[in-house]
Amino acid sequence: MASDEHKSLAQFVKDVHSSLRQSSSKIGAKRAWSEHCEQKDVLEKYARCMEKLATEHWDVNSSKSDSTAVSRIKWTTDECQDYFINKGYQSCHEKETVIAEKINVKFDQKELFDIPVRLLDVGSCYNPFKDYNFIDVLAIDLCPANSSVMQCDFLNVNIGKELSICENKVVELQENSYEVVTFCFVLEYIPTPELRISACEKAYRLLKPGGLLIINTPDSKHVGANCKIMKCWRYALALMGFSRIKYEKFAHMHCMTFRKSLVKDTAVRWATLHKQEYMEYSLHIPQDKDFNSPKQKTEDVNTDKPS
Ligand SMILES: C[S@@+](CC[C@H](N)C(=O)[O-])C[C@H]1O[C@@H](n2cnc3c(N)ncnc32)[C@H](O)[C@@H]1O
Repeated sequence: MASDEHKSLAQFVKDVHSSLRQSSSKIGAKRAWSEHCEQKDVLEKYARCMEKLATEHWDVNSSKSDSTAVSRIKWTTDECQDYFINKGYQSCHEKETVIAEKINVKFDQKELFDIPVRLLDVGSCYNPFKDYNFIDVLAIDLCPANSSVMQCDFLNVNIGKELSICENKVVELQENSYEVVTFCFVLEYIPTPELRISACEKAYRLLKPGGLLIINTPDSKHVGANCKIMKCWRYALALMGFSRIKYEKFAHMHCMTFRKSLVKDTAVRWATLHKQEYMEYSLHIPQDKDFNSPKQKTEDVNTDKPS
């Protein structure tokens, strides 16, 4: 059972997301986002609430011996360990080679990774990945909760040849330079499907070939409830050049790992083969007002996790 404090922190977080979505539909996403970024008091309160919620409630709940709750941070780091340290990328490479042969594409690209792996934690808040020695994290957030996180609006940051940080603010992120980009409970903060697509396209540019985009998104409904949305995500990300290599639904979240294919066409092939009428190049979440999947209408989800 969630405590009163747990519920009120989660409610504040959900209210911020929901009011941003509402103002985006009223005044347009661009203006709503820039006005939101000016609300320093709201952003700072959000950072404090989020850190408390994550460290004093979720982490404590998931560490109890009888708990079925899964930690989004542990799930993500386990994925990195399997793929980079235990060389899971080799079997992905082999599968990609088979697909490339089927579509008559020749490639000689290889995965060239560094250990510790460079992980860009987008929307980090308080830097939950800082204690893993096989990970070299760059934690960024609109409003950092502490000084180990760099200030950065990922939707508007420049991507170029070099990483440039000035007085704890990111000026430019370096393209093609990360083994991992994580969106850990971040995409539902971003108010429109178009801006979510743009965030994933940026992640694509920042990743090395074969690198991982790891997405965790909250949802307390059963696995079937929003499965069409998740299939649409897979479709949209495949068109971008990402192959989904892992998907798990837990009681309160979806966890997904996408690999930036060495050759974009091998990922696009999945989208071409699996296209359904309801799929489009878009990243909806159930809470989007205009979202109406063919056979289901979805409402706000999650009573105890941010939406
Ligand atoms: C629900 S919190 C998740 C925090 C952390 N990733 C976790 O899992 O505990 C979402 C975070 O994303 C950040 N965020 C949202 N949009 C962002 C953007 N465009 N650039 C950087 N950070 C962003 C927010 O400031 C907030 O700290």
